[in-house]
Amino acid sequence: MKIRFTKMHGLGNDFVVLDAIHQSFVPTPAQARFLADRHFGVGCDQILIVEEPSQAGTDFRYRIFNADGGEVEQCGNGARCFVRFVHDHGLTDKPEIRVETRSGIISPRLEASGEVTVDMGEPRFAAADIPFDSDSDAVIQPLQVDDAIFDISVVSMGNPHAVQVVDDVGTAPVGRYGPLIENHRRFPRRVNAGFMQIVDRHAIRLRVHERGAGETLACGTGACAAAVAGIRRGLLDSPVRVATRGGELTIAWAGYGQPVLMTGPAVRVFEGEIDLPSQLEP
Ligand SMILES: N[C@@H](CCC[C@H](N)C(=O)O)C(=O)O
Repeated sequence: MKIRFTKMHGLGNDFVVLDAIHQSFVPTPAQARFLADRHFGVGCDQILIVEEPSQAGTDFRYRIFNADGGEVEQCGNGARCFVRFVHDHGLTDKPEIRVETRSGIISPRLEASGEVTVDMGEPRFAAADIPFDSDSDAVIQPLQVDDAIFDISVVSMGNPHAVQVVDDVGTAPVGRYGPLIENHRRFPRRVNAGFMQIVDRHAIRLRVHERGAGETLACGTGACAAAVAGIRRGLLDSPVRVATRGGELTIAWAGYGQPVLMTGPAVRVFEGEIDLPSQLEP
């Protein structure tokens, strides 16, 4: 089976994007892992699927698979690439679209500058919404990981995040503790683990160990979650410039009951076609 795809990235968080309107294909977990494989497949952090909408008042449906093959609720850098993709492929000429995701509707808008702003919806903080095993919804909560205790803030941007403040992201133990936090028993659906360094009240540096993908060069929902967590902790004011290893995003949040707005680039790398091996197990 031959699949047409577009390789894209948002700040180096890279994607294989598939038009499932003109080719009828949604990957099985094994096919998603194959496409994401950097040696045997195309290589990416996530696979993004463009589908017809199923709800009135929306333009498209957006599905996201992590490199490990699992389908997830939300992807911020992917949302910017999504709107670029549907424009580049003539699927719409509307600069602002309404897109269904597993976790609700988001609204990405192509700016005249070529950057994209996404209304990512309201963040949620209740432990049950993450989900996080805790009796408390406090802004800062202790999490014991091996011999260390981290002060984390949990945030749902549709997908789950645990954010901590570190002195220096360059030396933060992302590789050691990221996977342990991701798979911690108190996060029954696993979690994305963010490590943020406060630069000033409007700027942070951020690294994220992503659930199902490992550390990526940038994580859009991770940037939203970190900015919101920093504002709730009284350390940051909106808007917040988020420097990742792949480049910069701007995150704005006016406070409780308000949506998070994320602005940044979306880049098409190349178009391609790939044969999917028929023997892939489901
Ligand atoms: N890279 C993404 C997030 C992708 C999903 C995440 N790994 C999860 O499992 O929730 C982004 O830019 O937000």
